[in-house]
Amino acid sequence: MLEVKNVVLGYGETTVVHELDLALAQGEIGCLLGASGCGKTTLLRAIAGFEPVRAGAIALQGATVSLPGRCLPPQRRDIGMVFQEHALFPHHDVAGNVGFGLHGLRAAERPARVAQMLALVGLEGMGRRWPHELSGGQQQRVALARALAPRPRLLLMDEPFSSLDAGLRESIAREVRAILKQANATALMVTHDQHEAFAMADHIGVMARGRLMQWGSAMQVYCTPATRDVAQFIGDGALLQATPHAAGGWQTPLGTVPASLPHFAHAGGVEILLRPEQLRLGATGVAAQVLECKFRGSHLVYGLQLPDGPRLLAQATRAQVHAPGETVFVQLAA
Ligand SMILES: Nc1ncnc2c1ncn2[C@@H]1O[C@H](COP(=O)(O)OP(=O)(O)OP(=O)(O)O)[C@@H](O)[C@H]1O
Repeated sequence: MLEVKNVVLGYGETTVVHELDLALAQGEIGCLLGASGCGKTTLLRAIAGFEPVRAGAIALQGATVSLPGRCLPPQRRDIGMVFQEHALFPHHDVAGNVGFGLHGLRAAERPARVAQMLALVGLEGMGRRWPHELSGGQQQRVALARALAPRPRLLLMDEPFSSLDAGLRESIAREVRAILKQANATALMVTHDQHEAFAMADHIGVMARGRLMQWGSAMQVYCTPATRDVAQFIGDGALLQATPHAAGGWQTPLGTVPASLPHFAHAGGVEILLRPEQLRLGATGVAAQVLECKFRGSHLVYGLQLPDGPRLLAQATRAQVHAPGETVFVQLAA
């Protein structure tokens, strides 16, 4: 449904996106994650037809829509869009908003399509309400209904939930995923929030400095990050210096760890990624000093310092209470 092939994008003298490839099949949902300024919105704008490509190509359903020097205009791409702000027309009621893009339908068919879309997003019977009478989450669902109503080939969403509070975002993301799956819609979303991406995506794309570092499932980007950038951006954890161990695996300040752990080579050797849940506090292990304790509700996460300098994050139960400055013992979980 969507193919981005070797695309280069930029403004003026600056290249912002470098040789980027990704693809979505019909009905798949992709999420782009990455630090501010890494080029996510620029890529979305290029797919929508608002930015020309400097190299490479973008294709929708096998037909090329962007090439250097050629750009099918946005209104001819058959793409739906949902953005963070100003999503709804304040002077149209909910039904007016949802029906806005239905020029292709005969007038008599529009109310049925609007009602169908409102039912899809769980807002049956709310067509006569005004946008200002809706909660933030309801407004986003109306924006989604409006974008999906004309049955676009592709839905693009740029931080659609960022105006909602953090607690609500993950549940709305899960709900929107269910709506998109029911409509068999193909969608690409930009977000800052990895939990939102975990809840939403079939494929997560992690971008850094204008490059796509990895394109994989939530499990893949968390458990087998392709690069150091991905390891640092997704989830918590620490990178620990290591050397190859004679008997296999890696020698680290915490002892020998399995060769299968994610590791990243650099000029001075290798760094091993250790997630907080891979470590535990106990009566034995390597002595470490508590730097801080983060309360996570169901458990605690300690920031620890090893004697010769490296820092770690270790998960503990709520019963394992230690103050900053205390010495604890840390070891690899089984
Ligand atoms: N219209 C523009 N003219 C010049 N430079 C721009 C323009 N729009 C964006 N940029 C630059 O391009 C780079 C990528 O911007 P982009 O908005 O794509 O990043 P982003 O990953 O979406 O960031 P954020 O997460 O903060 O929205 C940034 O360095 C930005 O300053």
